[in-house]
Amino acid sequence: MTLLPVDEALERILDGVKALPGEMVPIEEADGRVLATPLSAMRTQPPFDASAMDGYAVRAADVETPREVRLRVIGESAAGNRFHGAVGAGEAVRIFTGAPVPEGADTVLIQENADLQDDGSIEATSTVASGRHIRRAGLDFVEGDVVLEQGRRLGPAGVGLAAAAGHAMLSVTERPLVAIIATGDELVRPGEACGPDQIVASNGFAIGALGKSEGARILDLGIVGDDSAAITAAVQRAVAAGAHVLVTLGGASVGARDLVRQALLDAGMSLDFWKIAMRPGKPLMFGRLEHRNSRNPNSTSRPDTTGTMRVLGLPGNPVSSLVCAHLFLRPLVARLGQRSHTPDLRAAVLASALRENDDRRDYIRASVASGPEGLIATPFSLQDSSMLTTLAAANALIVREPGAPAAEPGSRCRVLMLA
Ligand SMILES: Nc1nc2c(c(=O)[nH]1)N[C@H]1C(S)=C(S)[C@@H](COP(=O)(O)OP(=O)(O)OC[C@H]3O[C@@H](n4cnc5c(N)ncnc54)[C@H](O)[C@@H]3O)O[C@H]1N2
Ligand code: MOO
Repeated sequence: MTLLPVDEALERILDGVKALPGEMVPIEEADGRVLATPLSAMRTQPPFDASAMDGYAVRAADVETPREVRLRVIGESAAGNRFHGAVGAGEAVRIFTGAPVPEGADTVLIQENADLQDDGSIEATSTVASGRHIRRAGLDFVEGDVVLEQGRRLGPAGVGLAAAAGHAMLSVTERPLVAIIATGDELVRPGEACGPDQIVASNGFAIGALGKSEGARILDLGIVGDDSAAITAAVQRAVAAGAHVLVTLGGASVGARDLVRQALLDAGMSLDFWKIAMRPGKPLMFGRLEHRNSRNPNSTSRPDTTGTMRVLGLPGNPVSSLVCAHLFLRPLVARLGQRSHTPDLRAAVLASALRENDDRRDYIRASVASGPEGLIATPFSLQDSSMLTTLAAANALIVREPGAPAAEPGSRCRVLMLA
């Protein structure tokens, strides 16, 4: 059987995905959100010529001969309380950082360069050029400037800038809702008593973390056993919640207990593909479930906006699961959130030999470091797809095309950096 190539699988997953609409959120909740529209400044910053230092607003011409003139201090300009008046020849105004520079003054003499006299006047101990220590009005931005582009994910600096630009509410894209169902009789939650044949379910946490880092909300539907009815019930909960994406974990392969695909088909999913040409992650499944067909009429959740829930059936093996999520879930969540995800692919040279590849594109856990002539990729010797220790130790995956010939140390390769 010819397996579907990875790039084609991604195209099919992203095909027809529409970005979710925007919603307004208060600035306090904007961290991590994606701007749905360009953000224009509602004000100018600074709104006036402002002093950048504590000192005296003076005329540069008055301090050309340090120590020879005394300037009369005629008032004070503080941040929030400007000096109402003008600085004339031979005059100075005490000024503080952030305060408006009074009319007539064209520079700021920092206080370290001013000797305060007993009579309250000052003597300059240094010259100062016209315009020094003054932040001109609009230095940062001017009212109407687009200060942040549409599609920008807000971090601390972006949130600060949006606030400075006067926005109390921001138009951001709705966060995609990703529902996650772990399947398998062997699974227990971390911290729960683990029977002799059981293991801890870890994939949901890893996939949830990845989804969140890409801006998704996560609906953790927990663990369901290898039981068709239970799987179907969990799928219906995802539908009722209006999830944009459903991720199932495990039960994707060919075993008699791999029931997930059939349960999804029974729930109305149209299967797009199952099994792709990659390692790890061959049993990846993708389909679509229309909300309107299966929506629970009693649901109080908000209506789904796309009409379609995309279903990603990830393999159970933890490394397969997370590598597939990197390759397919991240771009899907990004696209729903009005952004594009560009994989960080780089050129490197191999530190050790690799065998020839078969018909699946290989993603080999590796550590990548910079060397004298660029990046050096060291593949780990153990690549079993159950081993999370090696995935956690890897900062990159070496990408090998199907049919790639054996490679010697020093030969070129491509690496996908793991952020
Ligand atoms: N005869 C064949 N057997 C298998 C094939 C095949 O082509 N023919 N493919 C193998 C490949 S490749 C993979 S990958 C796995 C994937 O199988 P499933 O998706 O059905 O996964 P499970 O059998 O449910 O579990 C596999 C493994 O992962 C553990 N697991 C499952 N869920 C979790 C979880 N949430 N957290 C942590 N670990 C989990 C599970 O206990 C198993 O050990 O199939 C191969 N078999
Ligand atoms: O694809 Mo499986 O993910 O090789 O272990």
